[in-house]
Amino acid sequence: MNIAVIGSGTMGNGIAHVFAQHGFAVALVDVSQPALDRALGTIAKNLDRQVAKGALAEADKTATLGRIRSFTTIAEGVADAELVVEAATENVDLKLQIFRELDQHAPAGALLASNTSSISITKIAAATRRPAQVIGMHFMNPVPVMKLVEVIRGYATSDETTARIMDLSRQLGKTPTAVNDYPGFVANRILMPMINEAIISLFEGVAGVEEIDTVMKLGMAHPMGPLQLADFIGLDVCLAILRVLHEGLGNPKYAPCPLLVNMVQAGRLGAKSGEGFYQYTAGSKELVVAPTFAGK
Ligand SMILES: CC(=O)CC(=O)SCCNC(=O)CCNC(=O)[C@H](O)C(C)(C)COP(=O)(O)OP(=O)(O)OC[C@H]1O[C@@H](n2cnc3c(N)ncnc32)[C@H](O)[C@@H]1OP(=O)(O)O
Ligand SMILES: NC(=O)C1=CN([C@@H]2O[C@H](COP(=O)(O)OP(=O)(O)OC[C@H]3O[C@@H](n4cnc5c(N)ncnc54)[C@H](OP(=O)(O)O)[C@@H]3O)[C@@H](O)[C@H]2O)C=CC1
Repeated sequence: MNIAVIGSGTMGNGIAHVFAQHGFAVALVDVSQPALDRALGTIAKNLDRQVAKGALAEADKTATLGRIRSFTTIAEGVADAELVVEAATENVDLKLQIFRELDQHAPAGALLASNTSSISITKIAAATRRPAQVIGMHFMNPVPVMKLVEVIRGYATSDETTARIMDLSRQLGKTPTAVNDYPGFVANRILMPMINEAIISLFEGVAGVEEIDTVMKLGMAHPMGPLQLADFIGLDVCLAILRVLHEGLGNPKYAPCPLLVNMVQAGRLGAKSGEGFYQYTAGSKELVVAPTFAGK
């Protein structure tokens, strides 16, 4: 089965990795060749990690990489796709434009899935002439490790489309869970208020970065504290999700903390930009407290 993945950032490279590792032919599409080259480098590094752990044979790594082709245009990338998974930037206008293009260039029978964290699948589907074939296929980060796929049924998504995506998720070794289409779905409706509250706690001087993360790691057995997790997800992605929740649910409790807004405006996006609540240098993590609030 031919899969096309649109966007080769944090999530797109993981989604391509997992499909290719399970024997699917993958066309990976991004707007620039350097972005694609970086993504292929990341996939190779993550496969090496699996080889080093004895979870994957060297020959399987080579075969996995051999199943991924890269493209800089949607028209070329989706020409023979049976399923497209869109994992481009979390921006509604961008996604609507991409889905119009996908509808134009992908074969008529192809399913169109979005990995969006929060944006309405119903709205995305309405930009196409095949809304019954449009669905949310929400992988978790890091994709090769996390077991969940949140499957989001839009207003017009057919039972057949849902069944096929649930089945495909199982073929990837994941556990699919079907939910309905409301802002943030289930995962981020619950996760993002916790992350936002952690940022508000820092903003108000309740505690420092390390203290907040330590409380949640050791007190609640979370693998990462909420501030480290925000850096890992990307602060821009967290802000975009909170804005969808705030606008879509109309409740002030979802209003993003001003510190998060400031950090994104300053280009401090977390691990991917080298600095967020922590500083990142080639694999190590160093604490950076937002200068505005140091000493509070
Ligand atoms: C925003 C959204 O819309 C939705 C989301 O995705 S929200 C984010 C959801 N994700 C989370 O909550 C992740 C929370 N963090 C964790 O689970 C863990 O910290 C983690 C799995 C990321 C890392 O775990 P860790 O124990 O600190 O590090 P580490 O020992 O290096 O990794 C654990 C395992 O994952 C593997 N791994 C980690 N990152 C990997 C990657 N990118 N690719 C492949 N394997 C990876 C490691 O090789 C290791 O494998 P083994 O268990 O076989 O040894
Ligand atoms: N980060 C996370 O933990 C999770 C994110 N998601 C969701 O996954 C999606 C992707 O997020 P994430 O990977 O973090 O984001 P990233 O910013 O890491 O990657 C997005 C990629 O999409 C590219 N892109 C932008 N426009 C286009 C286009 N028109 N065609 C093809 N590629 C394009 C970007 O290129 P450029 O940089 O050049 O703009 C970038 O490489 C979002 O919808 C997000 O909400 C879902 C689960 C978890």
